[in-house]
Amino acid sequence: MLQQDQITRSTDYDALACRFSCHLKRYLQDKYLEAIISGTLKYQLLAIDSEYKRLAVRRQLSKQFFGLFDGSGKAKLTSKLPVVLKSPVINRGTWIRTRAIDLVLDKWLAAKAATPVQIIILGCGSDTRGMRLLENNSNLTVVEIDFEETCRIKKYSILDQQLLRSVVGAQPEPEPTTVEQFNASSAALDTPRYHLVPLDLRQLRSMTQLPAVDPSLPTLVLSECCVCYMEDVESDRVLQFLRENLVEAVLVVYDPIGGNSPGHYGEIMLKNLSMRGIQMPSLLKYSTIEKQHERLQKLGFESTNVSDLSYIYSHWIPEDELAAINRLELLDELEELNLINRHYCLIVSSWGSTWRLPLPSQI
Ligand SMILES: C[S@@+](CC[C@H](N)C(=O)[O-])C[C@H]1O[C@@H](n2cnc3c(N)ncnc32)[C@H](O)[C@@H]1O
Repeated sequence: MLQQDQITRSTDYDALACRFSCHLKRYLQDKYLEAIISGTLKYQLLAIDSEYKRLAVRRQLSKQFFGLFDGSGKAKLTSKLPVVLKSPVINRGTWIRTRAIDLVLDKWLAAKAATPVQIIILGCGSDTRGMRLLENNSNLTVVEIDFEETCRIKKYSILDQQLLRSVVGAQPEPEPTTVEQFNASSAALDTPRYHLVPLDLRQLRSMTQLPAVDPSLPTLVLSECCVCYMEDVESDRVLQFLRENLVEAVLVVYDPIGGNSPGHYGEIMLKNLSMRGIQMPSLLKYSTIEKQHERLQKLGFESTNVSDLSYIYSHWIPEDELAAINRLELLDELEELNLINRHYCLIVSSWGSTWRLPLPSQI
């Protein structure tokens, strides 16, 4: 795997650490999270073939998940160990991102409750949203896609824990014990309602690469911070491919946007990301909700809504829920939260059916 792709893959650990912090602070309830973290840490370390690299990764993961490692390198949550929590502003940002996506998915699923449906999650990483959705929607099939290495770690994390196995409907399998066995094993997992598909999305050219997907079923495609890591032509190709091949679908994309003010947020963000070797090619090109909207129109997504997360924060969340969130921890940096939220957007686009986003939108 290219080093650049390894770096892109590692962004999943940032997302996971943020969700973990939100979970511990009670912003989000996720009964699958500790199980997936435990497996992710265990198999991420098993996948590494040199002691030196393992130490480096262990150090990096320990920083994010401190308190989850015991002396043996296994991960488990013990109340005696300290855990690194994120700042209130990061927790609030992670919460609104998750809540906004959940709201759209819940509305769509409620409208489609009487019919079999599927959700395709692009760049699923270690996210457990697919599991929560499977638990609550018996008409749903979930297809998750990520790089092979990420899928392999997720697959064995699932197989390792009864809680995760049972929600996706998987049977236990013998576990690879050496790094060679582990890295040579299949990264795919297929059960009647859950499919984990190892695929570099930039290579997606034919529906035969997605045999688990039924193009005629009502489908929701979610990209939560995934397509932003691809070159524009590559992410455009992925989106257009899905637009052309799925008959009745909704696309939901959560992405950062760079903004257009001088010395703007996007430039600072790119500088911070580049210090870690992370590239985000579309950040400055599709830097506003208007540009994101225009991009999708050009790609053939006629019915598209785009809002920034600041708008969603103040227009989608009921007052009593916001009040409950405000009570979780003190947040002094309201200005900073607004600034951050204005630099993330949620795109919802539908085709092939009359379903439209039933929530207010900036565009
Ligand atoms: C920031 S993480 C987000 C993970 C998850 N969607 C979430 O929000 O928690 C980005 C994910 O996209 C995946 N990804 C990026 N480019 C990809 C590609 N070309 N093919 C498959 N997965 C990709 C990464 O491996 C990583 O798991």
